[in-house]
Amino acid sequence: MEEKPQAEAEEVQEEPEEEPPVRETEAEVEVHLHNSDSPLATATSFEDLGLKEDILKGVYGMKFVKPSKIQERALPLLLSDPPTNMIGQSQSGTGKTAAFTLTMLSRINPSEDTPQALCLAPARELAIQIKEVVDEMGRYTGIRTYLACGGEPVPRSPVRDHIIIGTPGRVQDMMKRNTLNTKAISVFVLDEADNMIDQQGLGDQSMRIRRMMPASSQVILFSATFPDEVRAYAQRFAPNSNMITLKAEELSVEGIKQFYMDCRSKEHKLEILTALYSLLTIGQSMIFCNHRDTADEVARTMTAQGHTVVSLHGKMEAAERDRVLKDFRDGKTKVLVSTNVIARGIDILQVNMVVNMDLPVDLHGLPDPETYLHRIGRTGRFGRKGVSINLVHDPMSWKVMNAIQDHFGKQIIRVPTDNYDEIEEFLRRYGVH
Ligand SMILES: Nc1ncnc2c1ncn2[C@@H]1O[C@H](COP(=O)(O)OP(=O)(O)OP(=O)(O)O)[C@@H](O)[C@H]1O
Repeated sequence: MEEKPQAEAEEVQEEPEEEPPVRETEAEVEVHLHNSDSPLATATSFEDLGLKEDILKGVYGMKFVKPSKIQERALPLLLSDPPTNMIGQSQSGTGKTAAFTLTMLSRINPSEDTPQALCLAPARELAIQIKEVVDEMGRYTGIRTYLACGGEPVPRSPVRDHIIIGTPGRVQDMMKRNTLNTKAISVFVLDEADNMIDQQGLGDQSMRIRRMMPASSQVILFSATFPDEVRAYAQRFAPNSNMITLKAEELSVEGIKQFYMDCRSKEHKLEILTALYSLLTIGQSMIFCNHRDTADEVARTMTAQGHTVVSLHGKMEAAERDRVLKDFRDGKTKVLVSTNVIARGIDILQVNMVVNMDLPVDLHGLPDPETYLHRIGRTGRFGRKGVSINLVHDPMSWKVMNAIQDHFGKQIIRVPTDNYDEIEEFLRRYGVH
């Protein structure tokens, strides 16, 4: 029986930075748009979507050429008046952030110095990333953003920035202290919405914040996953929504090849990880564990072998978390070991391998296909190639993997554990080596 995920509270490993930064290669950034069924292929242009000039300038400044399918489908619905709520689903890495960002930017009046849009995310790292996207896309608009997360300075007076991006704890706190005035909020976005409204998790907090939104505000829920049990609740949270949804079988991203390796024991899994690391010459990889202790052990063992590996957990100090993720984004570290804290939303294009050291389970120890999909979705972003490798070693991990495979109807292919040449060949074939 798997243990419940524990609270996380340990120091991150300090790493000697003896290895050169890794860069994306041409092969990795090649985007596959040939297939018109692809969630990235569209016939529309950003101009067709009726975006304002200053916003378009920001979009093109980010080198976006055409909208992705979710952007093409969702934006006309999101931008039409009177505003209508939206429940939007599309595969990981297909541009949901831009869809809700463009909506927020379009609905702000920059000459009014008061919050007019609120965006919530489940983790600090994701809130920071969203803020960076909004700032970049909105750089010609005069719209200001504010980060409302634990670890940031507590505001003493009401915030006057236009878009608030944060996590539920701090946002609720600011509402209580009257430093976040919600009267003029016209757009309320929940990114990773199934996670945000989940009654076992952040649901209560999100609902309390929801109640503070003006009745006229537009509620936007986005995620790659909306499991059946939260769909009905999502419709109550965002009533009369336009809905863009997908079936479980449509959720797997083409560019992510899924594998498993049949390991003998936990120790063998660690050995395999180290071997994979040595074979990984291009790009970066993320290793997911279910427990903080395992993440620590993995980082410790690999560090002791001279590899540049860092770990990130939910209970680390904010500044430390920021530093670890920044170093990874900048390519100063090649492998990031983590728990589910960064399983969702994090967008680092050069990640081309995700390893599930443990198969994801929920709080009851049952297979968690949604978390699996989000974890492997850290690679294969916007048409890039990536591989995910599941390390299975006992009947429980087998059971969990098979349940996940059945859920998505997508085969997970076996890779030998005893033949490194063959593993290398696999990785090469899928653009990782
Ligand atoms: N129209 C576009 N043209 C080119 N690149 C784009 C476009 N839209 C988004 N991207 C890029 O695609 C990547 C993935 O986008 P984003 O992070 O919004 O995915 P997502 O759908 O929110 O994924 P997840 O479900 O994992 O959160 C980002 O690097 C983003 O800059």
